[in-house]
Amino acid sequence: MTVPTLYEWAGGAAALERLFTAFYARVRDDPELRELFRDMDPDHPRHVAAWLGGVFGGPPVYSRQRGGHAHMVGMHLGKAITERQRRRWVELLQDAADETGLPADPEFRTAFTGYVEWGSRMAVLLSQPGVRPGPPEPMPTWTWALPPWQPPGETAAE
Ligand code: HEM
Repeated sequence: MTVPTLYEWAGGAAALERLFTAFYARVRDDPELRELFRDMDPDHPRHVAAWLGGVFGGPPVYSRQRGGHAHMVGMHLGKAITERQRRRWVELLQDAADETGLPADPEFRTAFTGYVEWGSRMAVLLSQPGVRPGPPEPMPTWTWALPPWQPPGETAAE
């Protein structure tokens, strides 16, 4: 079996845009997060969907059209994100994943949650006072922690 990318498994660009549209609607109304996102660009959900699409093995839209890793880093600098805000951000994203019907199989959600945990902790570190942008880095890439489930008898080992 050819292993699909996380981007393909998630449902491509349309699914990721649905996810982040629902997510940032929740963020905008959330007492813990709304102040931090007060100046959010109306296209923010689309930009973050493009970011995640690239990280999950989809087309490199964010790196080609939105400044790639350096631009993402710059958007977090100086924001002083707290651990409490990070936790809330992660919780609302998980809620939005369920609401928009992102695949709920254990293998996909393990990979998805792993990235969200790592990325949100990176955002907190980058956002602390005095942190300056480091040397240019490529976009991160993320893949399955466990291969997608296959019916017994169809694995290479059989
Ligand atoms: C996996 C974790 C995360 C990813 C992938 C991510 C991704 C991004 C990206 C790509 C941008 C720039 C979008 C653009 O090009 O305009 C951005 C901006 C931003 N992020 Fe994150 N982020 C993450 C975690 C967080 C967390 C945990 C917080 C705070 C709780 C946060 C707060 C913000 C804010 C306030 C902006 C600027 C929004 C604006 O004013 O337009 N991010 N993020």
